[in-house]
Amino acid sequence: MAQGVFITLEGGEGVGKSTQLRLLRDALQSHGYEVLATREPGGSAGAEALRELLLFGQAPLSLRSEILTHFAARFDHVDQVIRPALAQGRIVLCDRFTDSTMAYQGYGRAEGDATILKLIAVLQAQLGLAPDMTFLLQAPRQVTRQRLAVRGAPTDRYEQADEAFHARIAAGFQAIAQQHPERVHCVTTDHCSAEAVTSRIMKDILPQLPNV
Ligand SMILES: Nc1ncnc2c1ncn2[C@@H]1O[C@H](COP(=O)(O)OP(=O)(O)O)[C@@H](O)[C@H]1O
Ligand SMILES: Cc1cn([C@H]2C[C@H](O)[C@@H](COP(=O)(O)OP(=O)(O)O)O2)c(=O)[nH]c1=O
Repeated sequence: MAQGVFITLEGGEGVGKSTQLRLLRDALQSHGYEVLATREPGGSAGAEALRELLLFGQAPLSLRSEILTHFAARFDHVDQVIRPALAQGRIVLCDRFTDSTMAYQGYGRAEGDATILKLIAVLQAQLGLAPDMTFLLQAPRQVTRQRLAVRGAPTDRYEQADEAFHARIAAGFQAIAQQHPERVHCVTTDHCSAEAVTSRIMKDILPQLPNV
């Protein structure tokens, strides 16, 4: 059986990643593909336990500990869920992956410190798995803030961070997109419906998939 296809959705909070995860899963299934939709941090039992610690734990983690904990969750998710699904030929759609660690911890918290970016790059290489395609969803911060206020989700450690942190994350994602133009597709999600965003993304995905 052919190896599956690994697709990630990236971007700041409220850009529409979880909405697109659901809509893309449904669209791909309607074309006859077997899809696994998953998310990070989390996606396996062990990684979901680490998600609670990362997002809602009371004790502040040092930067390197935070990075290693995101990767501890990610290794479990990759080993126990993503790699087996790809081996079965499924399309894996994942809400956030290593680019989020680069953007949030590398460019956000570490402000682009070269030693920290290197640490993340080394861990990333050790995973032995990179996305085939990444969709970087983008919308102005004032739009996403308004969406999050309407969504009313409980605010986690990162959503509570200050505006300068969120600006560094947005710039970090932009830098990642420029470094990997063959993998990262930038998609704006303001001024168009979620369904229109899905159609736009499907136009990029479908030509890359094997026939069913
Ligand atoms: N294209 C869009 N236009 C308007 N609102 C949207 C769009 N996509 C998502 N939303 C809404 O914005 C909010 C945040 O979307 P969500 O998918 O949860 O974002 P994320 O997973 O990136 O944090 C939700 O209330 C969702 O319904
Ligand atoms: C995967 C990952 C997520 N994060 C952060 C980004 C989000 O604020 C949070 C995940 O929260 P989540 O609620 O899943 O995302 P969103 O708010 O976009 O709907 O974890 C990192 O800081 N580093 C990482 O490597």
